[in-house]
Amino acid sequence: EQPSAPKPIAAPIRPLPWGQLNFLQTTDTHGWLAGHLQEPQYSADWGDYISFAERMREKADAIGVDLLLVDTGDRIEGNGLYDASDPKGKYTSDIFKGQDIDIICPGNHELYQIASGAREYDVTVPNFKGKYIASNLDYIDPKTGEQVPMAQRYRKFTTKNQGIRVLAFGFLFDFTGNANNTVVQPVEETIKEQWFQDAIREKVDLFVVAGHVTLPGREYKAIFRAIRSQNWDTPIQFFGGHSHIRDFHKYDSKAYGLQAGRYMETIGWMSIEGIKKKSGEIEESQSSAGISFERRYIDNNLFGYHYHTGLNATTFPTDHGLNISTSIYKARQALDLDHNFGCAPKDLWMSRAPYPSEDSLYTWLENEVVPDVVVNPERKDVPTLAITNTGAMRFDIFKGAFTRDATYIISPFVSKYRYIKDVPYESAKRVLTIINNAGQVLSTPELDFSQLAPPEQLSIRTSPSPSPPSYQPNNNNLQSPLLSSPNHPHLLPGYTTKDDGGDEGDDTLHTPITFYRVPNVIQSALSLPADHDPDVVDLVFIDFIEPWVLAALRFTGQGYGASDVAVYRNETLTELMAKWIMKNWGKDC
Ligand SMILES: Nc1ccn([C@@H]2O[C@H](COP(=O)(O)O)[C@@H](O)[C@H]2O)c(=O)n1
Repeated sequence: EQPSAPKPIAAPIRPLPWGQLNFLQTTDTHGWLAGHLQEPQYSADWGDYISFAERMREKADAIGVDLLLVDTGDRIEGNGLYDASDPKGKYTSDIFKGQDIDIICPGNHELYQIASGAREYDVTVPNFKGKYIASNLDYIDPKTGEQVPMAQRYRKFTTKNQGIRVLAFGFLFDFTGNANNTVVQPVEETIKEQWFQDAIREKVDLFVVAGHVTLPGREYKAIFRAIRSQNWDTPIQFFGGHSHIRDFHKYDSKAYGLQAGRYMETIGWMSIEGIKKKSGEIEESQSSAGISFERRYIDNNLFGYHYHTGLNATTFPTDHGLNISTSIYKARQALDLDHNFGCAPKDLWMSRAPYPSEDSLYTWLENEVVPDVVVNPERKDVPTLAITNTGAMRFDIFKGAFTRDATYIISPFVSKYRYIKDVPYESAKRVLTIINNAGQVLSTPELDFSQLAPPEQLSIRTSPSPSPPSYQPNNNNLQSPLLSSPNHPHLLPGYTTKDDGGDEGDDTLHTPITFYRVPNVIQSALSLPADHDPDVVDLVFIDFIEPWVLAALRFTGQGYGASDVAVYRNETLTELMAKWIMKNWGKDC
């Protein structure tokens, strides 16, 4: 772990069920390779995870079973370790490749920017040669203009100890927001292609479908149906991502999916027992009756890693893992990620506090930050409605030092504010309501209104606590999240996952955390006359939501297009937020 990481706190813990074939999964790590430096339960870093995987592989070899590692994308954007360097990802690619991953695929974040799509093709795919799978993603080679597969379409291999024949795919959901140097083919089209049809006719003991796809999503339903149409009985293990939740999903009695949360909070554990090795004609009689699938969500901290390996602080770390932890430390130092911009006077929550409320991050953004720093000085007296999507904010702010790292953790995007001037107020004022409420009516696969909120809002199945959690006052100068609950002093608040396997998936027992829904977008009204409605306003919005704003305006009868949109501010939301914090929060925490 990193030297400044808080020490994990002992908590009641469930052991990992082992099977013939076992998996460790990461997803949506978003650059959090240093682990969580304010939350003890997620304080292990990527170097610790490397030690953990190496120790667990030793254990698997000792008992003659197999262990495979899977990563299902969104490795970038969301933490200073990735976002603060120039170029972005200068340090994280080498750190990430320290882990020996067997099946790895792209997420949508790898594709938002030209540079990150290129880095994927030029760096990550070669780093994981033979392991990186891109079943429905192509790259446009800038030198030739040629459209080529980002990586191999599938991978077929036999496991080391059990000799299980595996055929693995690597999919991305039907994403449409990618830059123009990549091409995402809809899953429903891809599965009609000959290579896929041939692959699902291969005689294997297990199909693994890794993907940056939500487990209950339509894409996985289509893949499940396609595989089952040729294999009535072959076990299928899905690994999902994108919605940032812990999830376990049953497709049928021999097909399950696991999703390992987000931000290096969770390492997913999956074990399968009872896989029958098929050989040609006797396949039917050796059907996989009696097969079982079990899962655990491992809290990413050293207390759990020691417990699950049966090792201790001396025997657990490997030299390789320790070297990677040192590389992370050096990169954080080089990027000055602990630089303090100001001290947050209290915790501000994305979904642990209701919106609007004084503890809501969105209320703070809407009422304090946007009116102060987003306004264009040349148009400061013009009546203005400024709209920001809630998904632009990615994490809570904890009371205490707000660092350079935190600016990227809160909002990593390079999005800037744009505007349309002289929009009739009667139309402009309806945009917020339309985007928040008419999404179901206006949504199309290309313009899905639910994409505007944070991914966790897509599908939440953890149980909300009956009353808001309480927390200890912060007495030091570090940002401090929830530390304990008065009703269960020995348990920390954290994940209490309910999934298709029941409520015993989390390895560590926690008290639940409240979860409140948030709208797709929030709005700040600026310089509106006190006594009457204006005729027209500047309609300001963050660039990511431009297509949705134009669609909402069309719904009100206003046919604006991209040519009506102009730059409003040159800084990113991240830079504007940091500026507000430097101005308004003292440095003495
Ligand atoms: N410029 C951007 C890009 C993305 N978002 C938000 O992030 C969501 C995607 O997050 P995942 O981690 O699930 O891929 C997207 O739906 C937007 O809400 C943004 O606000 N600005």
